[in-house]
Amino acid sequence: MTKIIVRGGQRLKGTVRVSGAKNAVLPILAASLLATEGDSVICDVPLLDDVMTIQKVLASLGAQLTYNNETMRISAPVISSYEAPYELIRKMRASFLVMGPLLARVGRVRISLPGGCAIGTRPIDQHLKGFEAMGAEITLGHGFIEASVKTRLKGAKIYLDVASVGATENIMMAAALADGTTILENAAKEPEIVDLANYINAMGGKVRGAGTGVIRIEGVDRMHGAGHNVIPDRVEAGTYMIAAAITGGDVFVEGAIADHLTPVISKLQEMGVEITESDNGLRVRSSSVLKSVDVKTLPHPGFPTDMQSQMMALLLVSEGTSVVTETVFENRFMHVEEFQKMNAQIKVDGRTAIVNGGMPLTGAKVCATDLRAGAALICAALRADGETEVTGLHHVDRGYVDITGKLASLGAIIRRVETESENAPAFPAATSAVMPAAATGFASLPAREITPVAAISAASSEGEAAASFKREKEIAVLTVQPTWA
Ligand SMILES: CC(=O)N[C@H]1[C@@H](OP(=O)(O)OP(=O)(O)OC[C@H]2O[C@@H](n3ccc(=O)[nH]c3=O)[C@H](O)[C@@H]2O)O[C@H](CO)[C@@H](O)[C@@H]1O
Ligand SMILES: C=C(OP(=O)(O)O)C(=O)O
Repeated sequence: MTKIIVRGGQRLKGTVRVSGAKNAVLPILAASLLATEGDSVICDVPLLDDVMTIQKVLASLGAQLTYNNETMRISAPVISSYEAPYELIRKMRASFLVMGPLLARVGRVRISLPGGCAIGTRPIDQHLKGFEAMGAEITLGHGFIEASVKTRLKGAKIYLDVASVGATENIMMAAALADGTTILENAAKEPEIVDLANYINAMGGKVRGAGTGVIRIEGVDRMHGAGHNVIPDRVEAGTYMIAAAITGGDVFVEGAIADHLTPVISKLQEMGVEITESDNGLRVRSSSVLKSVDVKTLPHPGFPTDMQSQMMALLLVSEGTSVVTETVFENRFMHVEEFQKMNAQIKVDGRTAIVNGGMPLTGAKVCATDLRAGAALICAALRADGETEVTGLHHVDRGYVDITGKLASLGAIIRRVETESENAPAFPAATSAVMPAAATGFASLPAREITPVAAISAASSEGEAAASFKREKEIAVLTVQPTWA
């Protein structure tokens, strides 16, 4: 079992660099399938489990990919399969984003219903409605979707019933190679949509209006590979802003873009956190007692649902009562029960949580119920009295690059520990090896940049083994065992 152990009470100080955005890079990598010629070179690609998963999905469809030093090079001159493997698609929501590019490129796709964080039912009806409007025939059965189009997708006027991020991205990618113009109304406006549109345009596509509620996509006949820098991760940035505020710290969040974080900045300022904007990031300082505020999640430019649990951690230590309303997903309060183990006073009623702030948090054994819940528990642990153990880290590894290392560099007392699984079923003995970091398959990275996720992924790609990893100075200790799933 892997856990993060945090001893609370340290004021965070220093600079933390934000990695490329998970929710931007995943659709961008899927969009690479649209190019029939030339390589795409995508920079600032974060080393995350979700990136490894989409890399495997794309490789299974025939794309060639190499990853080195946060740069992914991709070419897909030939698509050799239209079937996205079930075991990869079920791992995360964003893998469903290959549906649009496959329909546009080869006119056929077979894909399972997607996985992702368990935060609500998460239907895909708006994606399918868009593809049908463009002429795709779709059948559903046994958890799989099959779709095909006779000749080529046709541009259409599509109104989304909900401003879905994923549906906007999937439809935008499909429409990029369609015959004619698509007008997408009630489109999502998130910064990740704009980043995807910029990449599609660099590939020779014609997308206008991304970032507004109406996107116009003129289909083109062919697209080519292109270079692109992924935007910084606004949710990761926001998480470190909360970590700074909750510890009464002084942290420069390098790479954070203020325009992408307006609702988070504004709520933090209302609470009494000082935020100073500069060319390349945001300085976050907090020294006084914070005031409670009410928070309601909404699609962009409203307060992001992906910051709701981290914000709740901060509200726990502020004076007064706050009302948190989750309007985007119907079941995104699973972290409340975990916070309660840390002495938090929260009452949930449907989509509303009443947070009684100001009670001292105490260390406890807690479990990340989803990706952002994991980050929120770590934030709370930074402030709590005593030690907190956070498990369920497979969620956190989907979306945070080396969260332990980044927080430790700011002065947090935090470590990641790999132990034998408490409930591991019988399987052949694990093999353990101690080797120079370079021998783990990450020769191009200095040892300090090798993350557990990277090492595990390297080991896993060698015959689907499960692996755990410990870094000690320039030495990597890698434990590899056959998977039993
Ligand atoms: C990989 C990625 O980018 N994930 C983000 C993306 O998820 P994702 O793209 O899945 O989120 P959506 O914007 O699609 O979902 C928003 C709401 O629309 C509903 N809906 C969605 C699609 C559909 O066909 N029908 C439908 O009813 C969902 O159930 C949800 O209630 O946006 C969410 C909302 O900002 C973020 O929390 C996720 O981190
Ligand atoms: C909900 C999230 O991710 P996903 O949509 O991939 O489950 C998230 O990034 O917080």
